[in-house]
Order: sequence, then C-alpha cells, then structure tokens
Amino acid sequence: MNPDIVKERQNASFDVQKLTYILDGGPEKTKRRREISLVLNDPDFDEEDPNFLSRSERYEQAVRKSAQMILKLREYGISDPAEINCYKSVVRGNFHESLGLHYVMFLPTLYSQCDQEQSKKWLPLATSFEVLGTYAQTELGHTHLRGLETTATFDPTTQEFVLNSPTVTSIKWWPGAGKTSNHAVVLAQLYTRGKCHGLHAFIVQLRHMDTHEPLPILVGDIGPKFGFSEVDNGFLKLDHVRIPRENMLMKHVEPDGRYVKPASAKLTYGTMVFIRSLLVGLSALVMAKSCTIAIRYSAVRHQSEIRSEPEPQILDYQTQQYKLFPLLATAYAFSFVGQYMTETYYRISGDINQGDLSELPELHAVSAGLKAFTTWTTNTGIEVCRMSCGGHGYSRSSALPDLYAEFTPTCTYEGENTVMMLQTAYLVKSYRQAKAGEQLRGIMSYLNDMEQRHVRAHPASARPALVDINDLSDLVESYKLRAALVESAAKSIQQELQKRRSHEDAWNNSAIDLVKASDAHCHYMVVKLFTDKLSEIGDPDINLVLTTLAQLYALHGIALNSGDFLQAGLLTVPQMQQIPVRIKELLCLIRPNAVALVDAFDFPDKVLSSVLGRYDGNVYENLFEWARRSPLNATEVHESFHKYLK
Ligand SMILES: CC/C=C\C/C=C\C/C=C\C/C=C\C/C=C\C/C=C\CCCCC(=O)SCCNC(=O)CCNC(=O)[C@H](O)C(C)(C)COP(=O)(O)OP(=O)(O)OC[C@H]1O[C@@H](n2cnc3c(N)ncnc32)[C@H](O)[C@@H]1OP(=O)(O)O
Ligand SMILES: Cc1cc2nc3c(=O)[nH]c(=O)nc-3n(C[C@H](O)[C@H](O)[C@H](O)COP(=O)(O)OP(=O)(O)OC[C@H]3O[C@@H](n4cnc5c(N)ncnc54)[C@H](O)[C@@H]3O)c2cc1C
Repeated sequence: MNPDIVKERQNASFDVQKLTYILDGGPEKTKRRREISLVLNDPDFDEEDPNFLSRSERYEQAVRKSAQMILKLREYGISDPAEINCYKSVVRGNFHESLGLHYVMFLPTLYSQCDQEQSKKWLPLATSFEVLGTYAQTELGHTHLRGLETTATFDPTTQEFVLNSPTVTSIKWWPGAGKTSNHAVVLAQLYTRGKCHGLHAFIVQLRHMDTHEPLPILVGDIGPKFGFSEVDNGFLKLDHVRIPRENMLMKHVEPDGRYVKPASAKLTYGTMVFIRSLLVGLSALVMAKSCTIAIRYSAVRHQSEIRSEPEPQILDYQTQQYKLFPLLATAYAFSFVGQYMTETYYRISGDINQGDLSELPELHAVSAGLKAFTTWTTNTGIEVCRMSCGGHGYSRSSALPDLYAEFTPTCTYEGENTVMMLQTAYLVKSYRQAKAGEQLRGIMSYLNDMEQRHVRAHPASARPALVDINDLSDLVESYKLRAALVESAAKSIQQELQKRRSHEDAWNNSAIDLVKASDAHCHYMVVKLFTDKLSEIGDPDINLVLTTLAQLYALHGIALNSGDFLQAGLLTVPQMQQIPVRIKELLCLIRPNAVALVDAFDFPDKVLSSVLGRYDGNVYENLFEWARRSPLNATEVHESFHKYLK
C-alpha cells in the first residue's frame, strides 16, 4: 500500500463504511452489492483490456461477455431487476454491453406497451433471449418525433402493416445492436384509412431465428464512432416489409382499420422517459468514478514545490482542490438526485399504470431537464478530472479517456440536451398558471409565491441582503429565487408576441432564455435535494462532512453564475466577494477527508479499471506493467521496421 494513501485514510474524520451504507440505501444493500461484486473473481469474465483490441475483437469480447452474463445470472438465480442492474454495472466496468439496448429499451418497451396477449407471446421470447431486440427510432435525417418519415400503413385485406422507409433520410440510424439483434421495436408514422395518426411502435423481425441471416431487410453496423466500440449501432432500411396486425404495440387499429385513440399519445414515448431518468443516476456514477481516480492519484502524485521542502502531494495545491472538490461535491449531489429521480419515476409511472396520467407532463419535464443538467455537468467534469491528472490522465490506463468517450453521448442520445432543456415549456406554462392564481403542487410549487417576491432585475444596492452565505437554507432559498429566471423567459416570449411574431417564432427567439431558465430550475432542484438529504443523516461526523460538501456545491454554483444572482438582487457585491473566501475555507475543510470521501463510493479496482485510481495507490509500477502489455511490445522489433525502415 502506498504510504501517502494510508496516511490519507488515517486522517478521515468519519466512518467510511457508514457513508457507503447511506449511498447504497442501507447496510443490507451494501452487503448484497458486495456479494454480487464477487463475480469479478470469476475466471469466465477474465478478458483482455479492450484498449489493446481492434473494434471487431472488442465487439466479439463484448458479445461473449453478454452471453456469459446471461448464463451466470441464471446460475446464481439473480432475477430482481435492481440486482441484475448492479451485477451488470460491475461486469460492464467502464464500457457498454452489446446487448444493452435489449435490456434498457427493448424489454422495457415490451413491459410497458404490450397488451395481455402480446405480453404472453413476446415476454417469454425476449426474457429467454431467443428474441434479441433493439429500439429503432432515430433516422438518418431526423430525430424530432413528428419529423420521422418511416411509415406503417395498415392493409385490412391481409390484416398487416406495411413498413416502409421511403427515402434515404428515413433509414433508421443509430439503434444499438445492428448485428446482434434479430427483432426491433420500430417507431413509425401510422396510416390507416388514408389518415396519419402519428408515431406508434411496431415489433419487426429483422433476422432469421436460426441462421441470424437478415430477412429481406437492409440491416448492419454504422461504423466506428468516438466511443461505444462494444456496441454495433446500426442502420435499418425497410422496403414494404409486412408484419401482422398483432405486432403493433398497444394495438390501436381494429381489424376494419378503425383507429382507437390511446389515453395519451405520449405513452408511446415512455421508454425514453425511463432512460432519461436512469441517466441522472448514471451521471452520478460516472462523476464518482472520475473523482475517485483523480483524487486518489492526486494523493500519491508529488510534484514541484510549495515551500523548499520535499515535493508536496499535488492534492495540496489549492488549484488542484479547486478543480476536484466541487466535482466531488457534485458526485454526492447527483447521487442523491439520482435516488430522487428513480423514486419519482417509479411513483409516477405506477400512477400512470393505474390510469392516472396527471403527473406525466411533470415527469417528462423533470426527467428531460435533469438528464440534460446532470449529463452536461458530468461530461465537463470527467475532462477536468482527466486534465487534473496531467500526462498520465491522457493514457488510456487512467480510464478517464474511456469514461469520457463512453459517457459523452449521453448529452446527445435519448434527446439532445438543448432540445431536452427546451422542454421547459412546462415551466413557462406552470409560471403562467401560478401567475393566474392557480396553486401548483410538487416541485413547481415554488412558483406559487414568485409574484409576491417580485424577483426581477433590480440594482443590488436597492435590495436587502437576503442571503447568509454560511447558511445552507438561505442558499437554497436564493437558488429558488434565481429559478425565477423563468419569468424572464416568459417575458421574452410575451415581448416577441407583442411584436406580432407567431408563437413559434416567439418561442425560438426566446430559446436562450428558456434554456437558462431550465438550467436554473434544475440547479435549484439539485441544491434543494442535496440539502434535504442532510436532514436524514443522523451520524454527526458524516452530516458535518456532507454539509461542507453541500455548501461548497451551492457556493461554487453561485460563483459560476454570479451574474444571475447579482442581477436578481439576491446577493450584494460585498457578499459576492466573500464567496471565494468561503470556498477556500471549505476546500481546506474537505482536504483531510478527500480520499475517504471517494473511498465511500466503494468501487472495486476491477470496476474502476484505472491504474491511477487503484485503491492501494501503487501507480507507477502498475503503469509500467500496463505499458509492457501494449500489443506494440509483443515483439522486440516491430514488423514495420523490416517492411519500411530497414
Ligand atoms: C462511461 C459510461 C460508463 C458506464 C456506462 C455503462 C453502461 C450504461 C448502461 C446502462 C446504464 C443506464 C442507462 C444508460 C442507458 C443506455 C445507454 C445505451 C444506449 C443509448 C440508447 C440511446 C437510445 C436513443 O437515443 S432512442 C432515441 C431517443 N430520441 C429522442 O429522445 C428524441 C428526442 N425528441 C423528443 O423526445 C421529441 O421530439 C420532443 C420532446 C423534443 C418533442 O416532442 P414532439 O415531437 O411530440 O413535439 P411537441 O409537439 O413539441 O410535443 C408535444 C407535447 O408533448 C409533450 N411531450 C413530449 N415528449 C413527451 C414525453 N416523453 N412525455 C410526456 N409529454 C411529452 C411536449 O412537452 C408537448 O407538450 P405540450 O403540453 O403540448 O407543449
Ligand atoms: C451512441 C448513440 C447511441 C444511440 N442509440 C440510439 C438507439 O438505440 N435508438 C435510436 O433510435 N437512436 C439512437 N441514437 C440517436 C440519438 O437518439 C440522436 O442522435 C439524438 O436524439 C439527437 O438527435 P440528432 O442526432 O438528430 O441531433 P440533432 O437533433 O440534429 O441535433 C444537432 C443540433 O441541432 C440542435 N437542435 C435540434 N433541434 C433543435 C431545436 N428544436 N431547438 C434548438 N436546437 C435544436 C441541437 O441542439 C444540436 O446542437 C443514438 C445516438 C448515439 C450518439
């Protein structure tokens, strides 16, 4: 064990294990997670570091691993979805699995959109993996749902739908598992009796069940990408492909071609809402991994000098702390927001299943906004962590390049982030409702008293100082009032409308304000949820260290967005000048606990797959060991010497 890291652990002021329990949701859950993690010792999962493999080899290794996972899950009798998730996230490490889409989109779509008869047919096939599925929605030319071109036209004479990609732009593009899957949920515009009824989901067989040869359908892999090398993102061109009427999910078309309207057309979009909710938790996980790597490495890396003494640990540089500790605070904040998002998703989708759709718009708005907010922050954060590790962060051995490459598409897929932020229509609507005197419920209820507060652009000097920067509840309150930026967005739309612009143009001309409002709303939610969580934590040592992190998170956010807080008159200029001073004090308070705080995330070394983030801190000898395994070192003299240089 590296002596620096041993010393760091001795300095901790709290019980790491107890904090792990809080993150997991209780000691029993930690125990079970650790039991499941023992799968890492299974030699059947021994594999080559994907960084040393070609794309095709990586895909093959991933398929083998996916198949192994299925067999092992059966062997160990793991069937609880949360446990399956835990098991998979351990085995997957920092990469995706080739059957990922089957689990995260195909199966959930079947579960939520099959009627009884369809469930009876498709669920046994899909859960036994005879049917391997993908989710084919995006097209070469469009992702906007109303713009999708693939059609499904009902033919009452044969009781079939005819699926067609009439143009190049309508070819399905991106769905994972182009080579792996034999079925797809295809999203297509439904036509019956000559009328379009919008987007609906259909099950389409793509490949022969025994030979895996494509049916008369053009299907394949779209080629190498920035990351996602384990995944065969695919293309799919359908040329008048016929499927039985029964393959339409939720069966909206009667045998005579009559269309039966669903309770809400948006139920078809349910799987996207599910994944967006999951991505909030994934952001927390990846932020936590990145911080673990960068902070452990910073504790064992010595460089340069502060005084004329032996080289200090780089974690002692104030600038290093300023890069990493706000991200550490973010990892904790997002962990609690992830828990909230999961609970909210299951609560509201439970109601939806019972026929109560009243909270569907809120679930959509919250999941879209938090997905965008957390993935954007994490995306930037991973790169800060990588840079904070200097040159060694650039090596794939650090895992940080892989974390970035695998994570960054979360800002794009499942709804491009700006587009998701623009789903703030809901916020503006809520604001208008509140202004009209309606009492809002839930997370939007803070808008109820906005009118009384009159938070607008005021000269700071004209307003009383509302905020004690050392008081977390005051900080939450100021974030809440800043979220009144939605008022500016609503006003901008109003002004545009007064210029006789159409509603659509008024909307587009206010889009920057809308995205800002959405961002402020999400930021408020995160600060509030983090603070709320503290009241549940009884252990005084843990409460203290998490309170310090929550204060840092809140103050750092204010420092980054000082213009908003000043403009709204929520803080005065002298208070603003106090914030960097307080942030520096908080960095000093966090410093002795930094390693313990990342240890509490409890990532096994094999899951982190990072030489820099090793638990024992023995970085240098293992960097050397890793480099020696590079395929270029397989022979002492590379064949290119003989071919070209000699
Ligand atoms: C480093 C990594 C380490 C480890 C990771 C390892 C493994 C990860 C694996 C698992 C982890 C867990 C999670 C990750 C999961 C998977 C990752 C793997 C693969 C990636 C899969 C990606 C799949 C996809 O991308 S599928 C395609 C997704 N496509 C989109 O999201 C399209 C985006 N566009 C839209 O959603 C819509 O077009 C729109 C919302 C922008 C607009 O809607 P619409 O077209 O209908 O138009 P409008 O008229 O504007 O809207 C009408 C009204 O409807 C409301 N609305 C819209 N959507 C919804 C909804 N879903 N629910 C409710 N209401 C909705 C809208 O607000 C309008 O309302 P109004 O009142 O009328 O104004
Ligand atoms: C790794 C990966 C996996 C994927 N897996 C799947 C899958 O399994 N199944 C599937 O169906 N799809 C999948 N996708 C596709 C993904 O869902 C889309 O890429 C995503 O929805 C974004 O759409 P787009 O690529 O068309 O971007 P565009 O919408 O073209 O975005 C380009 C730019 O235009 C801007 N823009 C677009 N519309 C607006 C607007 N209304 N207002 C303001 N700005 C706008 C965006 O902000 C962005 O800056 C995957 C994508 C990736 C990268």
